[in-house]
Parts: sequence; C-alpha cells; structure tokens
Amino acid sequence: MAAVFLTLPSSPIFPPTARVHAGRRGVFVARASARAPMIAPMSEAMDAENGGRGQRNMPHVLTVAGSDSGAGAGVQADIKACGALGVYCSSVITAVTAQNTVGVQGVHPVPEEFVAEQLRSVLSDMEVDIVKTGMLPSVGVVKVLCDSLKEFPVRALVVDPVMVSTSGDMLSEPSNLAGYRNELFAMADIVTPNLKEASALLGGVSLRTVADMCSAAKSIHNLGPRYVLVKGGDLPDSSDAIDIFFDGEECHELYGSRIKTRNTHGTGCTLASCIAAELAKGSPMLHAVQTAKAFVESALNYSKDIVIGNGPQGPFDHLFRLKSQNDNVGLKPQFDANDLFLYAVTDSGMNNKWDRSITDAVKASIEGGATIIQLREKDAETRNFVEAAMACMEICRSHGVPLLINDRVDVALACDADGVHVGQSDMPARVVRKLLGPRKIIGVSCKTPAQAEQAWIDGADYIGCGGVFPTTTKENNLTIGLDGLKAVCLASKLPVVAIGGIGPGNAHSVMKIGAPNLKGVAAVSSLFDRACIVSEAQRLRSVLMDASSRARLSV
Ligand SMILES: Cc1ncc(COP(=O)(O)OP(=O)(O)O)c(N)n1
Ligand SMILES: Cc1nc(C(=O)O)sc1CCOP(=O)(O)O
Ligand SMILES: [Mg+2]
Repeated sequence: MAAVFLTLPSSPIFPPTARVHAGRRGVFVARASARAPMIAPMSEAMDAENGGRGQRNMPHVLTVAGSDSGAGAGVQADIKACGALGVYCSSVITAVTAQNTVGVQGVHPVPEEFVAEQLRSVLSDMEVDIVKTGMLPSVGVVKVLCDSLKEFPVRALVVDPVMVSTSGDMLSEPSNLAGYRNELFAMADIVTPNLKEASALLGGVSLRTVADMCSAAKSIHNLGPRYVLVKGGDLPDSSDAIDIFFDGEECHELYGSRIKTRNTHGTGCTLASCIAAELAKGSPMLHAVQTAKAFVESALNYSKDIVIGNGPQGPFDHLFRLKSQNDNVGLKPQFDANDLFLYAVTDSGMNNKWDRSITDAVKASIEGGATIIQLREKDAETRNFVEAAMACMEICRSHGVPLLINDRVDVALACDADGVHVGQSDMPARVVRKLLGPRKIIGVSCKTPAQAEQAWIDGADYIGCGGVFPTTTKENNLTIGLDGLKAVCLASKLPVVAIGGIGPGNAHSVMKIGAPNLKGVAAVSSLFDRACIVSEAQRLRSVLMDASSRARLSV
C-alpha cells in the first residue's frame, strides 16, 4: 500500500481556550472532589457562556479514532451515535482503514504530526465537552493526544481501548499498551475494554466469569481511570449481556439482553460514543453508561434482520429512532412520569365488598381523573385475571391511560399491558425488563435509598414508595413516613409515586415534601373502598392539583 499524505500548511497557533485545570489528575474541569458527581449541570455553563444572547452551545463530543470505510464502526459509528442522541460530534482521524463486513483489508495510519494538527484545529476553535477515543494506532498518537488534552482541557475523557477489530485484525501496535497504561488512563474518566482488551491490558489474564471481570475492573482502575466498564459480551455461557461497572468502590453488574444478530460490528465504538454523548448532555457517569447500553440494545434489536454486506459481521442502524418515530417500532415511547399523578390501584376484595366488576371500577376511576391504573388482583385465578386484564386494557387504551399489572409478568404479556409493578420479593426488575423488553413500563416498590439505586440499575421506569402512612390494605407493611419518602426521592433520579394510607385528607402533606421527582400518589382504599369511586377520585385529584399549583407558585 502506498501512503499518500496531504501535508497542509500549519494552522495559526490559537491560544488555548480559558478552561480550568483541576481534578484528580490535574487535567480536567468541573470536579469539586475526586468522588463528587463528575459532570456539572450544563445549564449554568451554557447560561454563562451565551451571555444572555439567546444562543446556546450544543453538547459536543470529539472523537479521536480511525475511519471505517464500511461505516459500521470507527469515526463513522461515533458520529452517527452522537447524532442519534442529539449531540454534535467532531472528528480527528488517526488512521484510515479499508474494511467491510468480511474484515480489515488495510490500515493507513495518519502521521502523528497530522493527528496533532487536527486536534489543534478542533480544540482551539470549538467548545468540546467530551473527548472519546477509539483506534489509536501508535504510542506516538497516544502521546500527541495526551499533550493536546493538557493544552486544551475538556470536561471528560472516554477511552475505548480499541486493539483488535471484531474480525480479529490488529488495530494498534502491541507497544501501545504501555501508552495506554502509562499516560492515557491516568487522564481518563472512563475506560471501556471488552474481555479481550481487559485481558491484554492486564498481561493476558483469563477472564471467564463475572467475578473475573470485577477483579479486572479493579486492576484497570488502579491504572488511573476514574471509572471502568468491562464489557462482558463475549462471556462464555451467558444468556445476558453482562457488563461490570466499577466506580472505584463498588462493582455494579449491569444486565442487558443479548440480541441474536450478525449485525454487531461497531457496538463497542457506539457504546463509548453514547457514553460520551450522554456525559456531554450533563448526565452522571452511571446514568450515561445505562443510557448507552439501552441505546445499543435497542439499535441492535431494531437492526437484527437488516442485510448490509456479505461478510459474517454486519453493521447496525444507529438512526433507527428517526424511522421508529414513523414506524412506531424501536425504542419504547418515552414513559411520561406525569402519568403517576393520580395512580389508582384496584383491589378485588373491595370490588366484591361493593359488588362491582373490575371493569366498572377501572372506568369509574378514569372518569374521576385517574392518570394510570394498576390491577392488583392478589387472589384471582389466572384465567379470570387475564380475561379481566384484557377487558381493562381496552378501556384504558380507549382513554389513553396506561394500565400496569401488579406482580404478574405473565398476565401483562398475555394482555399486552403497558407494564408491570413489582416489589422487593417479586421477580427482580432486571428480569422483568428482559422479559418485557425496552418498551414497557416497569415500577418497583422501594422503601430505602439502596433499593431505589438498585431499581434504577435494573432499568425501572419509576419507584412506588411507601408505606407513607399506615395502611390496612397491605398486611404487615412497614410505614416509612414522610421522611422515608423524602429520603428515597432525594436518593434517586427516577420519578416516584407515594403509596400507603393516602387519600384526599393527607395527599397535600405528601406532595408538600417538595421533591421534584415526586410525581403523584397511589391509592387503593381511598378510591375503591368507597361508595362512589368517581367522586373520591375527583376529590383526590383536586387536592393534588391544588398542591401542584401551590408548588409552582412558591418556586
Ligand atoms: C405504585 C405501587 N407501589 C408499591 C406497590 C407495592 O408492591 P409490592 O411491594 O410488590 O406489594 P404488592 O402490591 O405486590 O402487595 C404497588 N403495588 N404499587
Ligand atoms: C399496595 C401497597 N404497597 C404499599 C407499599 O408500601 O409499598 S402500601 C400498599 C397499600 C396501599 O393501599 P391504601 O391506599 O389503601 O393504603
Ligand atoms: Mg408485589
């Protein structure tokens, strides 16, 4: 292969943008302490930077990576992934590869000086939030990048330590391991090796179990990065896609579904770019990783049957969301947390007592203003439950009110309900997510901040938190009070609905705790153990409306 490089005249040297040098390793910005949440809210920075001119900076990721002519991986994947998540992506190309779905036919590294030139062009002019690295073909390029980042600091550095392509071709010099270990990792906020890369970084250790992955993550963390994500896609004997996220203190197991498809080329690049994109938008790290995983899973799912190229490993469609908006397929419609406002939970005992059918109870609660319904039928025969759930689904669909099923994933699947609510002794939310897929709503009962954290890791959409007050509806239920509710709300980003002994007489005191993610109240007896469900729901709704308008006025 003949190398033909264009040598452009040197750009004028711009002064570095005025950004603060601080942080764990003295390079990056916006860290009050080594363990503080990493990313500062974007809004303040934007307000300050746009000087009230009504302009706004777009979140910006710079990818420093190789070009993939087949466009499944590399810079092309990075740009598409960031674009799909609404983030601008500039690119510094470190190598040009000739590759397709069969493999890599050629690699043409860009000279180090020209990588430096590209870095200077972008970083001296544009407000780059996050740098994401992919193929860094030589120690020289690693050095150039580290020097550039010292001169032009950014908010965070995401390092995908690409070494070998998915087809098995080498994409970086073996000596590059030293470059990663000695300099780049110390500057990285997160490093995202797959099993082979993690093993190579640690001198060839065997990684066969989740426990191995966890100890590898800890060893890589010792090399300097703030967070480590070891991707377990190649873990033997695993039906899940399990990744290990190590935050310096704890290993979190992150579960996803393994999608059966040949179209997996570029998943590593895409995952790292999505993490970078979410960080650029202001997410904290674990949230960015979770969102990135969900994006990749949805993209693979959407693209599992597309055919591009004749080789064994095809690309997938990063822009599936554009199509899914039209097709109504792909990602689930965004769960609307405001639906938790007046959450009606049915009870068959109460319906029997008042001699009502479940469908009449559901209709009446919707008429009174319920915004979401949960069928909580503890004693129903499965066949009766499915039949009733199907009838309730029709009513709810026709009113645009989501219907969830308590405990029973099988019933939810059978009636195509909008989701499921599970508690701490029911099926784990991550398993429910696996069974229901990304488009259904999953709620989890939580009484403590630790349970709330786990619910979020497991992919829940909301938290049901109680018992706020004593209840006779659920036996032996622990009352956590308003303080317990507040603690759970503060500990989580998930929307929360309060439950337990709540009715028109005390709903105001619940909403008054003032947590922004407390979205409403759930009620059983104050709606269904009453002569007129419609008027009780209306009463509760007007208390909630009053509480929310007072909250708005006091802001
Ligand atoms: C909205 C909401 N929050 C909490 C619960 C309780 O669920 P769980 O702890 O599983 O108890 P049971 O309802 O199954 O008895 C809920 N159902 N809904
Ligand atoms: C189903 C349920 N879950 C609770 C929890 O604390 O998680 S309390 C509860 C019962 C709520 O019924 P009522 O509105 O009649 O008090
Ligand atoms: Mg339950």
